[in-house]
Amino acid sequence: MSGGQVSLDRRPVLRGIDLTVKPGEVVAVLGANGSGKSTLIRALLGLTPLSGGSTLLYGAPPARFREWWRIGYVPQRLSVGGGVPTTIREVVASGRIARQRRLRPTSPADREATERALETVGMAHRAADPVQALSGGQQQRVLIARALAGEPDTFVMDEPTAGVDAQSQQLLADTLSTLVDQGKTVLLVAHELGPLEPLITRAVVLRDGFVCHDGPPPHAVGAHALPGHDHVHPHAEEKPASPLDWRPTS
Ligand SMILES: Nc1ncnc2c1ncn2[C@@H]1O[C@H](COP(=O)(O)OP(=O)(O)OP(=O)(O)O)[C@@H](O)[C@H]1O
Repeated sequence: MSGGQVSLDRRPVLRGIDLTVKPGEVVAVLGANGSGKSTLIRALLGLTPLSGGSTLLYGAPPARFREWWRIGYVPQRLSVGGGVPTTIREVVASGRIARQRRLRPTSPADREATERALETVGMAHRAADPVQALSGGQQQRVLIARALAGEPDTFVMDEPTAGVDAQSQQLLADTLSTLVDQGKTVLLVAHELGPLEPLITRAVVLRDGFVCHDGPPPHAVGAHALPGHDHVHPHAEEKPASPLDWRPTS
């Protein structure tokens, strides 16, 4: 076994993962409860330390990665600390931080990107409201808007459809479809793909910390498995750095 490994509480949770996400891919990480999906994406981003293997972000190990604006991470839930009320606009505007120079005031570009992101997720009219009282679907929209505001190249989303109403799921699908058309890269964890299904170009299925399928999404196996269906990247010869690259060290 070689590849990325993670142990939590001395228990192996990921047992050897070799995974490279290429620019423009829309990858769904699928698998049963506890199969290691969230741990995988957290480890890919360097948020959970590896006990074996290594992970690269646009060619750099997480500790040396400086271009965090290139990655928009959408966690499962908004964690709102303490009793200080935070407005929806403030949370969305925080998505610009990785793009801002230290101690520089907010620029018109920051404000425009924030407002655009609020519009995209249909929360502009609520922008001044506190985030504390939002439903699951509304929280998800705010988190997606925060990632959109940063105008990243790659979106990494942890269960963006879980516990979210059908309307918010459709909005997410429409938003992702626009991003995909712009050539953005997407890696998302899902239990059920729902309206996202047609957008997915590749499925990585985990079972007990192993990858048991890596290829066309399950529904498309027939068509995509045909010879001649190979995806050819127009700039393949340029070998662009992969957004998320998990290679074993040995
Ligand atoms: N902080 C932690 N400490 C110890 N064990 C953990 C920790 N976080 C997760 N685990 C365990 O690691 C395994 C994988 O968890 P993970 O959350 O990555 O799975 P998942 O596939 O995302 O599951 P779900 O679909 O339920 O979110 C589970 O058995 C879980 O109990």
